[in-house]
Amino acid sequence: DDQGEVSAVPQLFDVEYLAPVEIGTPPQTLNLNFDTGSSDLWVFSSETPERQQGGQKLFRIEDSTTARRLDNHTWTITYGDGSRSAGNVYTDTVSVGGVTVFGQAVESATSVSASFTHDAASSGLLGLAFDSINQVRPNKQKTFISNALDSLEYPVFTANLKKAEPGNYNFGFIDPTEFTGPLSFIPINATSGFWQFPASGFSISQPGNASFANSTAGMFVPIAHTAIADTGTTLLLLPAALVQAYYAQLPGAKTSASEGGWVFPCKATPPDLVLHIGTYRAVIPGELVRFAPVDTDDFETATVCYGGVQTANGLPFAIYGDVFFKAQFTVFDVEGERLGFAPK
Ligand SMILES: CN(C)c1ccc(C(=O)NN)cc1
Repeated sequence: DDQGEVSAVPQLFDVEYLAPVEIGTPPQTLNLNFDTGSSDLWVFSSETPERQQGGQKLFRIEDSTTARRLDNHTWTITYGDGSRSAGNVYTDTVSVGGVTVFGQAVESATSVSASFTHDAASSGLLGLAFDSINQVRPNKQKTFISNALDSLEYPVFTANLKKAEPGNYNFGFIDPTEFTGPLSFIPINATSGFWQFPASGFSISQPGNASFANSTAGMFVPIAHTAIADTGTTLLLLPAALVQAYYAQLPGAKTSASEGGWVFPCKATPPDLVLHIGTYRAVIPGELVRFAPVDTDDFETATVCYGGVQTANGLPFAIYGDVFFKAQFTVFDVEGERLGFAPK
């Protein structure tokens, strides 16, 4: 009964988290973006055109004695931000934190869009959403977690991301030292292929300040929305009405066309955002909302900061990305089709 743990290392300004994955024989270790918002394991490889490479470590297919071409299969994927990749399919041995899958579909990129080329640290993605949205054709392939499930002690994996320091993903077990208080479980709707769940709205809590009925400080604002849990998205993307009501409580907050979203004075301390998910109250500390400096390279000198909460413009659902997972320990219960949350 297997279990494994891998470190999740934040890239600059926590824009993404990379974890080591061993592929092939002898094992080649590549740092991949673990992505609960997609279901393809794809890598920069010896088949990726040099002009589309940006310094990434490559999976050298010809160096793996256990790599087998999956004949007449290809893949192509477009992510929510419009970035794309596509290529050929192999099967090979893949290990994550000591959990090994034989015959895992490893998707080799023969084409990637600019945003992947310019992401030098990431050698690809490891999808952790449901098999139904895998993009290999003519026959869909299974994700690493789907293939590993029967060998795991418990059919779960957990995300424990942190601000500006390594966190971790665990496979097959729940580590009680990684969170405080009881876990709160909610059912997810997997028919979309995502880790999708309903949220009922938000309230604001100013630690220490009494919450006054006539302001939204402390009052519940019922803006119900459907959300997906997506470790491959950097920020917390919420309905525009909710985002407006939240930033209305932050003096100087405004939308900036040039910065492409909500910004506010770095000297301001954003209020904590409390997201209501069933009976669970997910507290997002204001310091996580102060996401990145805009006018300089560090928080100490910057005057304008970019918000970790932005609008999920035009998307059919809200996206609870890494800003959420920095505040909440999360259990992805694959068999139970549930998500478990706890403070940490
Ligand atoms: C361009 N890159 C690195 C991306 C990585 C992940 C995603 C995504 O939507 N994951 N759910 C988009 C883009």
